[in-house]
Order: sequence, then C-alpha cells, then structure tokens
Amino acid sequence: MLVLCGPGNNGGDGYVAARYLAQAGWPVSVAAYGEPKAGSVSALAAARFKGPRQPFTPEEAQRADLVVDAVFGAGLSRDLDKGVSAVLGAASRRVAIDMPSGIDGGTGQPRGRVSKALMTVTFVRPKPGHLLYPGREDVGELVVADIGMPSAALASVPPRAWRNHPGLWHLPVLSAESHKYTRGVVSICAGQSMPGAARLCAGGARSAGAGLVRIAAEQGADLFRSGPPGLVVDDAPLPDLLEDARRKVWVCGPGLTEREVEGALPLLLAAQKTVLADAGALSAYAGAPEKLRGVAVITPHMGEFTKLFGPVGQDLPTAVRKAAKDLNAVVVLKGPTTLIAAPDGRLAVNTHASPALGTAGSGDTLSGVIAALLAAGMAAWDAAGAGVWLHGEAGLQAGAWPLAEDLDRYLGPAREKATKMQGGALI
Ligand SMILES: NC(=O)C1=CN([C@@H]2O[C@H](COP(=O)(O)OP(=O)(O)OC[C@H]3O[C@@H](n4cnc5c(N)ncnc54)[C@H](OP(=O)(O)O)[C@@H]3O)[C@@H](O)[C@H]2O)[C@@H](O)CC1
Ligand SMILES: Nc1ncnc2c1ncn2[C@@H]1O[C@H](COP(=O)(O)OP(=O)(O)O)[C@@H](O)[C@H]1O
Repeated sequence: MLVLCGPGNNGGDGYVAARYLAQAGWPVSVAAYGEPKAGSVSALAAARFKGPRQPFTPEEAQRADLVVDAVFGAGLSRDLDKGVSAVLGAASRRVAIDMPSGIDGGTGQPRGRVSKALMTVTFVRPKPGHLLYPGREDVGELVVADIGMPSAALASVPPRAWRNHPGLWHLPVLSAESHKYTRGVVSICAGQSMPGAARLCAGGARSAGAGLVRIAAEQGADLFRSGPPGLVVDDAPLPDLLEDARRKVWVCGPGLTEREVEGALPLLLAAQKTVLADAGALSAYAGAPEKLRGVAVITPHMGEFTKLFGPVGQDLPTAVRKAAKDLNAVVVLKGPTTLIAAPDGRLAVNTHASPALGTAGSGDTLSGVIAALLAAGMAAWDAAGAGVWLHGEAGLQAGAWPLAEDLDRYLGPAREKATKMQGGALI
C-alpha cells in the first residue's frame, strides 16, 4: 500500500492513515509531495510515521496494489501540475482522503487532469464537490466518517449547504379533520398550444397530495374537459379566478407561450399570489429576470437558467445562490444534481434522483409537486427541497424508462416513505 501525502492537512491525514495501517499489520509506505510546514500538526503526524518512504513517482504508484490519495483535499488552491496528475493517474486502485486530489470541494469542478477514485472517505459532512458533477463521478463510493469532532467545533462552522433529505424539511401530515381546502388548492395557468404540460403539472400536484387542483383554461377549457375526473377546469377569465382567496398557489409557465405568460403572470403577481414560475415563464423573460420579481419559486433547467441569468461559469452553488438573492425567490436549478437555493443563502443539493427522470414533461410534474407542497403551507425552500426529493424518489421507483405521466403513481408512496423517514405518522 502506498500513501501519497501532500504538504497540507490532507497530507497530515495521510500520515495518520499510514501509521494506523502499519499498526494493523499492512505493508505500507509513504511517498511525499512536498514536506509539511515545520511545527504544523501535519509535520507532527509525518514524524510519527516510522515506516518506509518511497519517491513520489508514477512507477511507485503503479507498483502499489492500493494507493491512498492524501495529496490535496479542501485546500486545493490551483490546478494540479502534470507531475502530480501522472502519479495519481498511474495508480490502478485509489482511495481518496476527503476529496480526490484535483477536484474543487466547493464546486465539483476539476482543476487539472483528475482520475476517478474507487472510494472517497470524507469527514463529518459531505461537501458540495462530492455531490456535483463532474466531481461526483470521480469520487467513487462516498463514505462520510465520524472522526469524533467535538460538537463545539462543529457549531463554530455551521453548514451553509445541506444534502437534500427528508431530515431537512417536514411534510404536513393528514389529520382526522383535514379537508381539501386544508390540504391546499393548486391552480395552473394552461396554454392552448401545449395543453399536455398543464395536465402533467396537475397530475403531479394531485398525486403529491393537493386537496384540489384547478386548471385556468379560459377559451381552451374544452381541451381539458376530457381529462381526469378529479381535475376541475375553469373557463372564467383569470381576473375573476384570482378573486377567490382560497386559490393562493399558482403555477405559471408549463406549456405557455410568451404571450400567454405576459397575459397571466403580471396579474398573478399583482394579486399577490404565491407563484411557481417554470418553463415558458422563464423563457419569456430571457435576460430580464427582474420581471419575475415577486414569484416564490422558479424551477429552471440549465438552459433556462442561462437564458435568464447569463452563463453560470464553473461555480454552480455561487451562481444559484446569487440568482436566489437577486430575485428574492427560491431557485431550483434542475439537473442530474439539482440545487435548491434560498434568498438567504441556504442551499440544498439533491442527488436523490434517477436519469429516468430525463424525459419530456417530468419537469412539469415536478412543478405540480412543489406547488402542492406550497399549497399545503410549507415554506418555499422546504417545499422545493421536499418536492425535488419526492420527484426523485418517484423516478427511482418508476423503473428505467417511465413516461412523465407514469411518475404520478409513485408520488404517494414516495410521500409515505419520506414521512416514515421523518418518524411521522402516515395519516
Ligand atoms: N478543516 C478541518 O476541520 C479538517 C480537515 N481535515 C483535512 O485537512 C484538509 C485540508 O487541509 P489544508 O487546508 O491544509 O489543505 P490541503 O488540501 O492539504 O492543501 C493545502 C496545501 O496544498 C498546497 N496546494 C494546494 N493546491 C496545490 C496545487 N494545485 N499544487 C501544488 N500545491 C498545492 C497548498 O499550498 P499553498 O496554496 O499554500 O501554496 C498547501 O500547502 C482536508 O481536505 C482534510 O483532509 C481533516 O483532518 C479533518 C478536519
Ligand atoms: N440524468 C438525470 N438524473 C436525475 N434527474 C434528471 C436527469 N435528467 C433530468 N432529470 C430531472 O428531470 C426533470 C426534467 O425537467 P425539465 O428539464 O424541465 O424537462 P421538461 O421541460 O421536459 O419537463 C428535472 O427535475 C431534472 O432534475
């Protein structure tokens, strides 16, 4: 076994690992890339390792059955030089300490040529870089180890980002006195050219537990009347519908043209409704995100996000947090890893999903799910995190090739599973 140790604390962890491995009887040696600073804890750890040293070369890395990568972790401050990449790349099997060397822990972006680890062992909490692509691919199996960090030390570095998980939010549960209005009403603006999107959105909202879902279709009402029997279709003009105080939560965007968005969104905002803006409502305001001010949640995929806010650069967490702050709304940046940012800087990182969700219309379903949770009274960031998790769970349950409409029947069971994980009652 060969432990590759860098000059900082990550190297220090490597010397400690080497000492423990030697104590456990493993044949282990160390190859150092630079020496730790005199007097540092890493220098102390290096001095306590009494085993053999090898040169830091590709040949040594290739000879080892297993290489432990403790060259750089969270302190990576510039691109890897080619020599380090060559040594890391020569190892056939590699376990990384904290981060695979060369991956930025904050963003998941590579800094230089990085090769994939079998496993990465990090401490206390995962970092965004473990969960965001492309770093997520290079991490291999992720182990989060408890190293007995004192709670006072943990409290001094409160997290700013969380892994999205049912422990992060609380789903409302049904009480014996619940009725459709306490469960919440979701209203959806429907377009005439792509009515399927509003139907998918409605299916997501109903299946995620909304008490009542209504489609505001105006002249297009006939397009929806042959739909599911529990779905209410309104043909009255939007201003009349907005007078109903029970209809607090609205989805605007799925299947809407720019003109339809411009006809509806300003009215919803003027009526101070809780609005989730998606799809057409995002493309309608390309380069002018301020027109969305007043919405509660937006759910762009990367293309829509870029059209709205411009190129994101390498640091997605920072870009999505900034967008949420500037817009004063929750921003859900959808993708294989979905980021959910609140205006106050909280960030949830969701990996609980399946590539099976990458099918047309699945984002419309997600909008409906989040809207149902908003209508049930959840705060916007919580509703968005919970909605993304339930949608991801439905995707995981639905097999490899579901259609968007297939997701609906997995949403109820997903909600039950999340509630059980929260230790709550089911009804
Ligand atoms: N914090 C905690 O609570 C805990 C932390 N722990 C551990 O500490 C690790 C973080 O330690 P760290 O801050 O010392 O950073 P680390 O990754 O060792 O790198 C810094 C050194 O590398 C150098 N360097 C950087 N990039 C370079 C490059 N491309 N090419 C060449 N050199 C480069 C950099 O040089 P400089 O930029 O200063 O010139 C500096 O010398 C963390 O990942 C985890 O393993 C655990 O023990 C648990 C508790
Ligand atoms: N590879 C993937 N892994 C996990 N989730 C994915 C993947 N690809 C897409 N998704 C999810 O599927 C949904 C697609 O939404 P969107 O791009 O708006 O599609 P549409 O507009 O067709 O509904 C998002 O929730 C996204 O996070």
